[in-house]
Parts: sequence; C-alpha cells; structure tokens
Amino acid sequence: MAATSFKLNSGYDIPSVGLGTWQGEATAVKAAVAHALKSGYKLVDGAYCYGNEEAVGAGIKEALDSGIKREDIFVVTKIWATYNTRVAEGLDKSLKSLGLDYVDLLLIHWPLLLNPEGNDDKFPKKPDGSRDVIHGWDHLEAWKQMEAVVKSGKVRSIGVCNYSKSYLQKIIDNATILPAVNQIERHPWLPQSDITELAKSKGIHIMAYSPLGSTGSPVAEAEPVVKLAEKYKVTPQTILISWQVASGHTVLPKSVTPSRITANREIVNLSAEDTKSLDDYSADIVAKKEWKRFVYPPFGINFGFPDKQ
Ligand SMILES: NC(=O)C1=CN([C@@H]2O[C@H](COP(=O)(O)OP(=O)(O)OC[C@H]3O[C@@H](n4cnc5c(N)ncnc54)[C@H](OP(=O)(O)O)[C@@H]3O)[C@@H](O)[C@H]2O)C=CC1
Ligand SMILES: O=C[C@H](O)[C@@H](O)[C@@H](O)[C@H](O)C(=O)O
Repeated sequence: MAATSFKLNSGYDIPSVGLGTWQGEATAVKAAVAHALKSGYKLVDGAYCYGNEEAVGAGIKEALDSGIKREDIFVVTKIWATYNTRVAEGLDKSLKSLGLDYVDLLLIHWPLLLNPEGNDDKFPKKPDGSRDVIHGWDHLEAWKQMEAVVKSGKVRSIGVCNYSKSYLQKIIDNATILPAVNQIERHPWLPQSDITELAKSKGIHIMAYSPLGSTGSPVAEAEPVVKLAEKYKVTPQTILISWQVASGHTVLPKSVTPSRITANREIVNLSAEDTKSLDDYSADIVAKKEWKRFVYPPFGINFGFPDKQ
C-alpha cells in the first residue's frame, strides 16, 4: 500500500500528496482547492508570491464550512525573497490572506534577498530591468527568524525550498532547529540526488515540486514513464506522482482541472523493480547531462546546483 503520509523531524505527519497552486488564477484556484480538499486531499501548497492566497484561503474556507476539520488539513506557505529579513511580517501577510491563525509548514521560498525597500513588493527591479538582489546577504539570517516564529504558535514546522547541497549543509551546521523539509524541483529529468541523499541522511523530508515538469506536464512524454503507464493501465502523470511517493517524498501536482485533481490522488503501488527502472533512467539522464530544470528564476545567483555550474 502506498504511503499516505510521512513523519517529519518536527513530530508532525505530512501527507504524501498535496495540491500545488502556483500559476493558478484566483477563481480557478479557489474551486481547485475546495474540490481537492472535499475529494480527499489533505495538503495544499501555496506561497505569498503566487499572488492567489486569498483565493486559496477562500477554497479552504469552503472546505471547512463543508465540515472538514482544520486539524485534518496541512497548509503550506512560503516566505518570499523580499521578506527574508522580515519573516514574521511575511508570515502574518499570508495568514491574513489565507484566513488562518496558523500554517502547518512555513518555508523559505528561495535563499536570497530581494530589496525589501525596492520598487515592488514581490519583484523589485533595478533601472536596467534586472531583479533588485541584495548581494552579500547571509541566508542563515532568515533561518534564525524562521526558528523564532515557531515559538509564536503560528507555525508548526519550518523548512526551506531550493536549497542546494552546500546551502543545506550550512543550515545543518548552524541550525538550532533543523529544517523539517527541503522542497525542490524533482522529476525523472531532474532527480537532484545529491540534495535528496543529504536531506534523507539528516532526516529532512523532501517535497517534490513540478513533478510533472510544470506547465503542460512535459515529463509525461518520457518513454519509460509512458511504458509504465501502459503496464499499470494509468496515465503517465499517475506514474510520475506515484514514483515520488514510492521514493518517500511528498509530491505536489498542480492542476485547476477537477478531473485531473481527482486523478492525481490515485497512487499506484509501483514494484521495487519498476521504481528502480525509473531511478536508473533518471540517473542516466544525469550521467549524460541531459537534465532539464523547468523552474529557475533570473535572480543572477549561483545557488550551487550541479546542473547550473
Ligand atoms: N518552492 C518552489 O520554488 C516551487 C514550488 N512549486 C509547487 O509545486 C506545484 C507543482 O508544480 P508546477 O510547476 O505547478 O507544475 P506540475 O509539475 O504540477 O504540472 C502542472 C501542469 O500539469 C498539468 N496537469 C496536472 N495534472 C495533470 C494530469 N493528470 N494530466 C495532464 N496534465 C496535468 C496542469 O494543467 P492544468 O492545471 O491546466 O490542469 C499544469 O499545466 C506548484 O503549483 C507549487 O505549489 C512549483 C514550482 C516552484
Ligand atoms: O514557486 C514557484 C516558483 O519558485 C516561483 O515562485 C518563481 O519562479 C517566481 O515566479 C519567480 O519568477 O521568481
């Protein structure tokens, strides 16, 4: 039986599958969140910078009003890069938008600082149009503020996103509270095994984002994925999602299409042999440097990802 949840190092359980909400237009994402939670999803993944947290909150409210209990759902939000020196303030903005008094998991979205006094609350730009990055900022500062907000009772677990091996090691070496999670792009064309192995060795849970390859689910066309879909009589997307759960990761497929949202929760029990066949395909992609990273914003910073050196 495929895992329905995993235990975090914070002591809380995290569901194995959650609904992604990035790039979801307000009306569609409200309906998607309500449909997902009413159809059995237990986790919703959002972020301040997605600009749709009021709609996510409205979808959550619709589900709670239908009788679902707050303690039975797991809500994730992320501190955006303009708030990495104002974590408590960023958290309060998201809680207000979501209409909640706590979130289950708060994440640092990217380990850099965008100018908090810049010309835009989310995406400040320099006169030349490039992103207004404050260079020389130490991401440990944000982590210390994350550790502080846990005491507020507004957050149950804290973690990071997009931390490469070197960035994660720096947190591991200096943290009072270890991250519960590292949320990273992960699919067969970008397994990020170096980061995954370090995280697992320290009890840090991996959440796989863009598991389908983001918009248009391009990774669903990978031949080994298509073959396994035929074998298990499911869609390639179901194979991609099930592979993550079989690997011990929480997976965050995004959809605003009700039928797809329902389908994305159907996890198949991949055999050890079939899981390994995808692992081997993925390792071969890396060996041939044919990796594909679909989410890499133009921050102009080297985060230490092997595929970006
Ligand atoms: N921490 C971070 O920096 C990041 C976090 N994330 C999180 O991960 C989530 C998922 O990643 P995301 O990049 O959105 O994309 P996904 O990899 O989840 O792919 C989403 C795309 O696949 C389509 N799709 C979804 N299910 C199916 C299906 N069953 N059959 C066919 N097509 C399907 C969707 O279409 P449609 O919606 O039209 O149905 C959409 O175009 C995000 O929404 C966000 O919550 C993502 C990126 C970065
Ligand atoms: O969470 C999804 C991604 O990280 C997204 O937040 C970024 O890609 C952002 O749109 C940006 O352009 O910097």
